[in-house]
Amino acid sequence: MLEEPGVRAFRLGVAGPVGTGKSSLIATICRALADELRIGVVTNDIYTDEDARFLRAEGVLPAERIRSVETGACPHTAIRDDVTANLLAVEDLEQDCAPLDLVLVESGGDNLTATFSPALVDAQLFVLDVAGGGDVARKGGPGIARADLLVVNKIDLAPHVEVDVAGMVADASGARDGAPVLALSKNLPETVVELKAWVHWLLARYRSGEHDPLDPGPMAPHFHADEGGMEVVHSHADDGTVHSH
Ligand SMILES: Nc1nc2c(ncn2[C@@H]2O[C@H](COP(=O)(O)OP(=O)(O)OP(=O)(O)O)[C@@H](O)[C@H]2O)c(=O)[nH]1
Repeated sequence: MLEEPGVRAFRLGVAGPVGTGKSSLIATICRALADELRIGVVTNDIYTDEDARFLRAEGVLPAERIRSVETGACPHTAIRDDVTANLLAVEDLEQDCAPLDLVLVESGGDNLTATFSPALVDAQLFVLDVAGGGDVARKGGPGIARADLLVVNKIDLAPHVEVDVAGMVADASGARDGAPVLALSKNLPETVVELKAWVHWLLARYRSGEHDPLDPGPMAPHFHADEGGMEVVHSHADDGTVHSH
């Protein structure tokens, strides 16, 4: 019963490179929707529970509704390859704080290749920021190309880093075959209103059974520095198996 779509909370993943504003975006969603939806959060950090402590300190939700997973490894490991720890954290949260409408899962900051498994989240947004450079959206990757929503964040900083927001959004739209792109700043209320409307739209689709979780696809082949001291390039298949090259 808990797993039936439309019955359990909608699970929304937030991924993107380090420092693009994932925790701040989650705090923004919680502030904007706290009076309308019952929200919980699970954060992922490699070595700490820093992001969970940030959100508790911000006071955006009751502390018991903010949980953390310490991944101990690359963030993509815990959000895509083996989602067990996150799934347990989400299910514990949903059970302890029932009923919840929305559970936000924050990935640890990774690179352009990390995406969530559809086994963990129902939808995902990928966060870039203008401070990372106006050309980042052209660099592609599964999150940029196929996340349910691509956020171009911190647009209030654009004049200071000489980035043309309209151009960056156009590049992003081009990389996504017209799938939605949102120019956002936590400091610009009109953009927060758009983010809030998108969350409501998606939640309504989920509850009416119209929403199909989409897999943005696996990350590109890569290696982990500590793999037996050797740079073994591998890719992660959809079934979780790892293929060495
Ligand atoms: N000017 C401006 N700064 C922002 C905005 N959103 C986030 N920031 C700042 O960007 C910095 C990083 O934000 P975080 O929310 O911690 O980013 P993160 O992606 O969660 O970081 P990691 O978890 O370390 O990957 C902080 O100093 C935020 O205050 C924004 O819309 N405008």
